[in-house]
Amino acid sequence: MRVPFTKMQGAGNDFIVLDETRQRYHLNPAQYRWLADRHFGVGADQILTVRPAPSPAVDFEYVIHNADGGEVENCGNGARCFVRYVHDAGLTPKRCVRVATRSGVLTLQLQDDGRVTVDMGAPVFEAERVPFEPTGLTPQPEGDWLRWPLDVPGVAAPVSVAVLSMGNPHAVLRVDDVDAAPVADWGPRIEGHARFPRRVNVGFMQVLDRGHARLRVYERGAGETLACGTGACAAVVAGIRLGWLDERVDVALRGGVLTIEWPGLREGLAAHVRMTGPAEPVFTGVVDVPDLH
Ligand SMILES: N[C@@H](CCC[C@H](N)C(=O)O)C(=O)O
Repeated sequence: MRVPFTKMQGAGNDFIVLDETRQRYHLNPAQYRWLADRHFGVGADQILTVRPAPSPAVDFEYVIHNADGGEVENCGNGARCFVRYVHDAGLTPKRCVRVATRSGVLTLQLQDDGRVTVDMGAPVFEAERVPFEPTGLTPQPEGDWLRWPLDVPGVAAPVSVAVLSMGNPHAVLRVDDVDAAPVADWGPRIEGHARFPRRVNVGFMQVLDRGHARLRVYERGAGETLACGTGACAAVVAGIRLGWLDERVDVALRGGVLTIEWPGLREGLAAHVRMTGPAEPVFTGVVDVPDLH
């Protein structure tokens, strides 16, 4: 099947964008995996699909598949690329669009300088909604919140994690030096840890000062990426609640900088997280997707 696509990237997190507003391709997980494969397909961390609005309250549906072919609830860098795509492709004249995702509605605002600000909604802290299974663990109080001591198979001492959802699940670890962090080793061990029934994205954050952090993320279903938007939001929200960060933070990821804002300690924990960062087209093409099962 011949499928037109646009390759995009947001802070180095790269995407294949498919337009299904007029025609559905009905790709299966094996075909999404093939598209994302960097050797046999096009190559991407995630595949983003634009579909018609499921209700008059939104402009489009925004569907996300990880490189492993699984559909997921949310993708922050993808959301910025999504609004840039629908605007540049002439699918809407609007610079502010509302999209339905599997985890709720996001509002995306294209700025005059080409960057995009996303209202990422409210973080979720209830363990069962992340989902995370803390039974039998003793929480470690810190700031106005807590971390959990996680026994990770193959790691000598318990690893202290903050656990929350940005529509998708995140575990955040604080490290002294993000360059030396054991991302490739601990990342997959924590991603598939039994206490996370839907697996988890794993962030390794180095706090530089109260307004600056460095972050690497081992993403569920994609491995380490150059940036993770929901991961940056989760890390900053965790850092604010744990008393390490102020409410506006520049997060340096390997592929670029994202600005994250969360007034949750002033306005209440249901305050929305705002993320601002780049969204760039790379190239367009047409690919013959094989018939895989
Ligand atoms: N790259 C994304 C997150 C994509 C989904 C994630 N891997 C998951 O499985 O939840 C971002 O920028 O947020």
